[in-house]
Amino acid sequence: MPKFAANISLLFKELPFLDRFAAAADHGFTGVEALFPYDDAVTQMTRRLAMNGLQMVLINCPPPNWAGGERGFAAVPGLTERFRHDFKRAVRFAEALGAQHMHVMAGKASGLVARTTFVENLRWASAEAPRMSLTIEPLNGTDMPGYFLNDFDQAAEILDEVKAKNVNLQFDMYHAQMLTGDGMAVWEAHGHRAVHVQIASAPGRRAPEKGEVDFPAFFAALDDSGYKGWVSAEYMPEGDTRKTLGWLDAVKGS
Ligand SMILES: O=C(O)[C@@H](O)C(=O)CO
Ligand SMILES: [Mg+2]
Repeated sequence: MPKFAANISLLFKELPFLDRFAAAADHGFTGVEALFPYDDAVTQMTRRLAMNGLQMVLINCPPPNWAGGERGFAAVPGLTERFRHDFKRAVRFAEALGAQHMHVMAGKASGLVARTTFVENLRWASAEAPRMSLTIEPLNGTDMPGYFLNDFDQAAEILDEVKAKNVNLQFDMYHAQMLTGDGMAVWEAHGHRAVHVQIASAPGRRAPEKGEVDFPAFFAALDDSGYKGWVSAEYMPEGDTRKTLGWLDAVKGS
């Protein structure tokens, strides 16, 4: 059985942010991740992690100055200085939280210059933070129009070119299914590159129990593949999160 984390930017939103740590632990998660937790004090968060025996699994880079901002800059030509500045601050933040991974967001861009910019920035980031596990995540264009990294084959080529041990794939089954209509096939092709996995039903981005993906089969495939990383629930609960966790009880009970 995979180890499950809760994305507390999306789950338990009915609670104040700092109370979501305890809610995640109370409902069977052993890790949490957050998209952009930069508005809360690190000491408050580390306290909640310790109090609830939780691992901080992942945060996204950038911001700090996220509010209203773009989804990253790593592939945006002309914004390399901005990316590097934000990256350094984000690494300090991630390290203070004990985050296992940091997702380096590409941003909105296209074309060859963007690709070169992304590769160069990832190589730089890998050397700048050699102890931090960095991820890149293809996002589907319906949810994230114009986002540079929007294809798993493209991500694989980029990872091969960056060729850094600490830069790997973040595999979100929701995006894989939305992009291709066959997320399982994408996992079979690219799962060996994944150091972090996220789940949600597709379409709809709800709890992983309805929709097109057979999640029990996917969890079995994760186990069979020897995947040892986290599986993070990154979905938009319909109403009270606690009422959407039947899928987790089912996995734990099986
Ligand atoms: O799937 C997603 O949207 C996230 O994992 C993310 O990092 C982009 O906001
Ligand atoms: Mg995701």
